[in-house]
Amino acid sequence: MENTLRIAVQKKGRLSDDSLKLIKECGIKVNNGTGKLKATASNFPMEFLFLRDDDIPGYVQDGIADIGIVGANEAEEKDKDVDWIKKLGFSKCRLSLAIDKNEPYNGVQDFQGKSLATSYPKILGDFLKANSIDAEIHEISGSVEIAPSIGLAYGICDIVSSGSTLMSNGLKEVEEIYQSEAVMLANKSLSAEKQEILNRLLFRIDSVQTAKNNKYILLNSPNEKIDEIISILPGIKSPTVLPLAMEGWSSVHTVIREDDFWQIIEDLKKAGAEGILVVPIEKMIL
Ligand SMILES: Nc1ncnc2c1ncn2[C@@H]1O[C@H](COP(=O)(O)OP(=O)(O)OP(=O)(O)O)[C@@H](O)[C@H]1O
Ligand SMILES: O=P(O)(O)OC[C@H]1O[C@H](OP(=O)(O)OP(=O)(O)O)[C@H](O)[C@@H]1O
Ligand SMILES: [Mg+2]
Repeated sequence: MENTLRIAVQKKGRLSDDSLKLIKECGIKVNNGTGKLKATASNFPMEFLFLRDDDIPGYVQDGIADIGIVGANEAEEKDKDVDWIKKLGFSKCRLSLAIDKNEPYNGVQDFQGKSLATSYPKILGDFLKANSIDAEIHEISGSVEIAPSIGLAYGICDIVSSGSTLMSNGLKEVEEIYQSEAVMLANKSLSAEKQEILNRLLFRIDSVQTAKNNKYILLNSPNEKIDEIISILPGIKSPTVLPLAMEGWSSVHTVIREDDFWQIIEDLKKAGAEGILVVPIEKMIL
């Protein structure tokens, strides 16, 4: 359908909830009954396919889906001819090499001539080649962390987030080889109509992401401290200053970046700010 953008999302797994949450935050309502693998949106020209994540890059390349959400690790591994259009900021993890926690480790050369189990033979192969290591790659589709303890391989290359799966399987992380987060992929030859719908979707995603990275801040300040307080606030524009009912005091409002947040609050308190309120922003359009 030319006037509908078809998006592939993971049916069930680590990406599913956050992918659908992002769609919802963009104001798009998905009409899906439980167990259905296809759905439409009631208020946006989009159709949803719920798939295994491994299949999504290929479906996007072949135009079965126009766009798709997968982990960058999966997109890199599948190496399909698609456009990477946006990092989405969730499902952050890394691909790492790990070995038995009791084995000594002196550097990547220790893998020379060894065997490694992984579900990511391409990414691992590229890493080994870049480091001139000749090692045997055992491709397995899951439960990779078990491989060293059952004698299948000397080490593994798998997804790590908190590290608790490695720890509970007696392994230690020795090399981080790829950093991942959810990404949006797009087919390389979208029609003008589909590109237009995608642009509308990306505009909404941008405003959701910008809002998440910023906070609205309100505080009270004695009038003689206002200049100092404003100099601490790196707002998107100049802050709003409103007189309070109490003589000699004003209320200052602005937007600050989440990253700078705690440092700024400490500086504001030192400068004499009182009654500081920090409020989440739902959407932000610059
Ligand atoms: N522990 C984790 N923390 C953060 N992100 C993760 C974690 N594990 C996996 N991911 C990310 O989520 C993606 C999907 O992981 P998941 O475990 O759901 O995949 P899967 O088992 O291959 O699912 P499917 O059944 O769809 O094939 C991974 O490719 C990775 O990008
Ligand atoms: O470092 P950690 O926080 O322990 O996360 C890493 C684990 O998370 C993923 O598995 P998941 O829990 O999704 O189960 P799966 O084996 O069914 O994919 C991944 O395959 C690792 O095994
Ligand atoms: Mg999978």
